[in-house]
Amino acid sequence: MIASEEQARAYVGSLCDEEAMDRLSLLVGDLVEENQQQNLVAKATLETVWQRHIADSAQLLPLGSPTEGTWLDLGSGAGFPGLVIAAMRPEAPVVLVESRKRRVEWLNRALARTGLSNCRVEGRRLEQVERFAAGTISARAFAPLDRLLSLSARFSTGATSWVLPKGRSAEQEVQGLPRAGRAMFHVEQSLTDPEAGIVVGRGQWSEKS
Ligand SMILES: C[S@@+](CC[C@H](N)C(=O)[O-])C[C@H]1O[C@@H](n2cnc3c(N)ncnc32)[C@H](O)[C@@H]1O
Repeated sequence: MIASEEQARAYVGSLCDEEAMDRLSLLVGDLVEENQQQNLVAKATLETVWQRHIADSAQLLPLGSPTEGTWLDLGSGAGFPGLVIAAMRPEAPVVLVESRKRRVEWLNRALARTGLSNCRVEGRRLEQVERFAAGTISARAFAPLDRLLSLSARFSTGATSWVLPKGRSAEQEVQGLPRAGRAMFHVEQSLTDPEAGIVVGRGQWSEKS
């Protein structure tokens, strides 16, 4: 379990190169500043920002398929987890979907600051985003699992990986799916919170799943 800022940095560093760590450090500095202007993340979480946000996002990288198609992050907010994935894998295409204007502006500024050209922001509601086939779909604190799957099903194919941090409710939310859906997903232990789970799966979601 990652239990300190030092461990969080070391863990993230084990998954990416030094340039990526520099980009993430830049993002952390900017996030702390921007959080004084708008409520991007809970203020208290900034004291452990590497644990609560950076490592919490980075742990999705080995569970997803960043080299297979576009990584789609739903409701990115301050950029978690999608912006962290884009910063760690600058060659992998990432799409961040976020509907709130000021958050979209922050995300675009963060991309410009870090010089990331692999990532674009869809500044609108997910329901209005034109369909494309996603290699990985991630979403943290976006919507209950059944609604999340309904909203994003049209972006999934048989080869799509799903990586969905779900906190304490992970197992319960999977059990609440129809039987075929339950078979598609399992829960991985979060490395940043002993009580949290990550819903992981592969395949195309349809309402008949
Ligand atoms: C609770 S925040 C989580 C942000 C980020 N994923 C995180 O974990 O820090 C949920 C975000 O999803 C966005 N959102 C909610 N519904 C959306 C939709 N239908 N389309 C696009 N963005 C949406 C909200 O504006 C908000 O920024």
